[in-house]
Parts: sequence; structure tokens; C-alpha cells
Amino acid sequence: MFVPYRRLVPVSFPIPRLYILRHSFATTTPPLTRNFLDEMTARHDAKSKQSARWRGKGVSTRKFSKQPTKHTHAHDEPSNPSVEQMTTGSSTPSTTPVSTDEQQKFSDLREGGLVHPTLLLTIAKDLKFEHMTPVQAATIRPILTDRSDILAQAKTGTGKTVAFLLPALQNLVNRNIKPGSAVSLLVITPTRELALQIATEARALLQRLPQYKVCVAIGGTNKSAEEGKILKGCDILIGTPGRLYDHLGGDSSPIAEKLQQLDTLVLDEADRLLDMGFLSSLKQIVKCLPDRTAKPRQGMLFSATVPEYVQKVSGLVLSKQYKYISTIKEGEVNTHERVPQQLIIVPEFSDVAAALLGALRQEQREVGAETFKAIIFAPTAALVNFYTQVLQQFPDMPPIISLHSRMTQNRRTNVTEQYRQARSGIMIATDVIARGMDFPAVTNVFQVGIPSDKESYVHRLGRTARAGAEGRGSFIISAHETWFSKWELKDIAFNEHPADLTAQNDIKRITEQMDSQGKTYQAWLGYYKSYVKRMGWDNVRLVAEANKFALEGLGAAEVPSLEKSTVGKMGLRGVEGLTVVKNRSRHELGR
Ligand SMILES: Nc1ncnc2c1ncn2[C@@H]1O[C@H](COP(=O)(O)OP(=O)(O)OP(=O)(O)O)[C@@H](O)[C@H]1O
Repeated sequence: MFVPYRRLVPVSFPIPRLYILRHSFATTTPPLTRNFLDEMTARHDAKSKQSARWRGKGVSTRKFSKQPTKHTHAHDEPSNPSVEQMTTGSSTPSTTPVSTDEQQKFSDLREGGLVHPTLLLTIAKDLKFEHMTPVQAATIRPILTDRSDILAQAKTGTGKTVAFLLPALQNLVNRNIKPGSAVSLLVITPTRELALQIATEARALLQRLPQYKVCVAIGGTNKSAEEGKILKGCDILIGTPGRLYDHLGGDSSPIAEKLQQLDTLVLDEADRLLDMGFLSSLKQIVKCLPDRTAKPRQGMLFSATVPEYVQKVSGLVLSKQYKYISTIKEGEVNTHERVPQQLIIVPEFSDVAAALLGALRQEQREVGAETFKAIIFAPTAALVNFYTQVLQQFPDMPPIISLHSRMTQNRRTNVTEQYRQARSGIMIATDVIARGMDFPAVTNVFQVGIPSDKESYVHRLGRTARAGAEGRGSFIISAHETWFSKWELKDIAFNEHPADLTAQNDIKRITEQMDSQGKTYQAWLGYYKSYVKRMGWDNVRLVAEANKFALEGLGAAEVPSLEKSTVGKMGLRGVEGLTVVKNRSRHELGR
């Protein structure tokens, strides 16, 4: 039977009724190979009948609370789309208030035929949304009425996807071209999972207009099958930069041909797509699109975080007269105020695993085991595997699955779906799901070790407390990493909490049986190498800390060895304390 949240969901938000299974705890210490994935799958299969979706059947109409409860933040609520910051080009944005007196309804968009009645029917009857969120209220009209280019910022989980999809789909419906004949809307996202999620959302919005087709272009899947689908008929294409460029590059790409009628270009998680990691592939993609001066199109950038550089490079997608709309007040932190953020500092890196287990136990008690659904973010795939293997040995932990980019795309997609459907459980992941992913009812986010930047902290935390729900955050770092909480996150009001390290001896016993120490050690060195200066270290200190972590935290009997070429690639040649061995041949590696 469904067990409602006692503490974590505000009264104004109806509880989804899709979860029915109770989680029964294992009572004996499981072997190292215990497969929690099967356990989760069984739970998923058993409940898929009545699952529908979070907002599906059985869920009454949801709206954002007009009167914020004491746990909610006024500026997250639709009654307060607080600021519209408008800017042209790179000038300093001026701020003008947006109407705050009334919560806008989707049905208001019927006036003057602004949005097609069938789309509005879908929103009301199928998605069961009545009121617009602040970002939707602030962006949908200007996108439709002035056809302005938009840079929009709003906190995580406040409905940015519908804010760009709805007007873009309306533009598509308005166009007088044969459905399926050309791509009208191109959405670019930084991750494959997010592309798939947005495609699902677009299909949900178009369920009563099935003549329009949504396709994805993501890596890790069969490229020619994907191409076939797009060429067969595609109105909306959602993809990741690498695969999109694979399709578009070259002399006579048939997919580039399909994009010659492009009407709308959206970058979701725009700051990530416009940072150094993606910028050059994005430029290449834009070169393959029709020339904007000859064939005008609408450009939109959406994100919860908009660092300064975004405005500088926004010209790649936006016209000079773009509107900058933010529902976050100037000077306000861009995490939700209603989310308590706990900071746990341990003396050494080798204490982090025990502190994580202690915090998980504490939070599980706080939230209630029945509904405890957590995501743990770790810096690298090897650390994800390490924490997964350790935590899976504790019978009082709920089912645990892991996700990172070293897994096959099939597995990634399955894991994502299982977690989406799970009522309780833990997912341990890298930043691959840090942005945009909308898993229902995540009660807790744990971050172990520093994230790559402050934006990453904000997006990771944003996997909880979505769509008006509440949630909790825990940030667990070693004393060496406190510069990050002190400086990068100086605006966040953390509750500092002492670490519970009681599981330290149990963890030591577990790690001593593991055989992955070498891989985890290497990944740890690679990750923290980029922070040497910020830590106030030099390379010798880095290696000394890595060695200490290997011996005391990873259960290694001796300092793991590194191949000569790896040491060179890391820029650690000649650094004292390393155990360097000659490169192994492909034959020795068993390839
Ligand atoms: N008007 C609405 N009323 C109720 N729920 C809504 C509304 N609009 C969107 N939602 C739901 O809110 C959740 C969060 O939306 P969405 O994923 O678009 O957030 P986001 O702002 O893009 O988050 P992020 O910054 O993490 O990408 C989704 O489950 C979505 O279906």
C-alpha cells in the first residue's frame, strides 16, 4: 500500500499514487556479488501495471502552491515570477518587474488562439497541469507573441522543459508545412539521458497530435538506424552535440538537408553546452544549420545557472535583441531555500565512505525507509563503483544501482528507467545525471567529494525538491576540500553536522577484500590533480594523499602501481612516492 511522505512533501502538492511495494530489508550480510539491480527490476515489473507516470492517472490536478508554506521559497512559486531581466547583446541587463498578482493558468493561453486547443487539452487532461510555473508564466507569452530570442534562468525542477517545448510546438503547429517533412525544432542537451527525457516529454505533449514525430540523436546507439528514423519523418529532433555533429558533418548529409527549414533552436542546460567542453562542437553544428540572416529562426537558452560567460557567447544561438528572463532575484542563491543543506567534514579522504554510510543511515531514519530515495554523486566512475561495492554490503541499505558514462547506453537507459520507477533506493552516479534529470520523489541528494564547479553543485542538488516537493542535501568532504564550501559555495547557508564514523571498521574489512584499488587510486589521482593548486598542494603532496587514501581508505595492501604512460599523461613523471611500472602490452592486458 502506498505510504505517503510525512515530512517531505508540502501539503499543497498531491502525492503520486504509483508506488505500492514495500521494500523488505535483507537480514543477512549479502555476498559481494549481491545483485540489487535484479531486486529493483522485480519491484519495477511488479508495479508497472499501475505505475503510469508521476503525474498520470490517479493524480489529481497539481499546481504550484500560491501561498508558500514555511518550507518553500517565495521566488520558486508561480505567484512570484519575480524579475524579468532584459538585455540586448552584451549590455548590462536592466530589470523590470513581471506581474506578480495572479497565478497564470494554461487555459489563459487559449485567448487569441495563442496556443492550440489540442495542446491545452493535453496539458489539462493528460499532464494534469493547471497553473503555470513562474518560468512558464514569464517565458511562454514572449516566446509566442514577439517571437523573441530568450535566455531564461529559473531554479532546478521548476518546469523549464515545458517552458520551451510548449511554445516551440505551437510554432510547429502554426507552420504551414507537411508534418514529418522537415525538422522544425532542434533541442540540444549535454547528456543522452536528458535528450531521451525531453523526447518523452515532447511526445507526451504531442500525444493528441500524433502526426508530428519526435526523434533523438544520441551517442552509444546504432547511428544508421537512428538516421533511418530521422529521414523517415521527423519534426522535432533532440540530441547531444557529438552525435548530432556525426549526422550533420560531411559534404552531403541528408540530415543537414532535413534541417534546412529549422524554425527553433533550443539549448537546454545552455551554460554547460556553451562552456569550453562543448563550445567547439556546438559551433560546428551551428555551421551546418541554415544561415540565420537568410532563414530567421528563434533561439532559446535555458538553464538554472547562467554564469557570466554565457552572455558573451550567446550570439552563437541568440540574436542581439534577445530577452534575458530570470525568475531568480539578483543576489539570491540559485538553490531552493526550502532544501536543508548539510555539510559534513571529515578529517581525511579515507573517512568519507564511513561518513557517507553514517549520513545515509541518519537520513533514512529521518525520511522513513519506505520512501527514502537518494542519489549519491561521486567525482569519477571508479569512485562510483567503489562506493557502490562498499554500500551494497550493508543489509540496512535499500537497493543500490550505479550509473556512469563507462556503461553501455542500453544499460544506462535501463538503470535510469529503473530508478525513475523505484519508490525507494539509492543511485550512485557521476555528473552524467547531474543536470535536467527529473526522477520523481527523490528525497535526498548526497555529494561525496567536491564537484567540478559550483554550477555542478547546484544542478546535482536540484535532483531533489522538484516541482514544489521538498528534499534534503548532504555534502560530505574531507578537511582538505573545505576551500570549496568556503569560497565556491560561500552564499549557501550550510548546517554543519558532525560525521558519524561508527562504520569505519566494517568498511575497512570490506575494502580489504576488494580488488579494484588500483583503478580507484588512479581515478582519484586524475581527479584531484586538477585541484592541486586550489588545495594548496604540490604534486608530491598530491601523491602522498593518494597513497594514504589507497592504504587507509581503499584497503590496498601496498601503494598501487601505475603504468609509465599513465603517469606521463597525468603530468606526474618523476614525482616521488609513485610506484611506476612499465607499460603493459595489449597481450598482457588480455585485449
Ligand atoms: N505547470 C506545472 N505544474 C505542475 N508540474 C509541472 C508543471 N510544469 C512542469 N511540471 C513538472 O515539474 C517537474 C520539473 O520540470 P522540469 O524537469 O522541466 O524542470 P527544470 O526546470 O527543467 O529542471 P532542471 O533545472 O533540473 O533541468 C517535471 O516533473 C514536470 O513534469
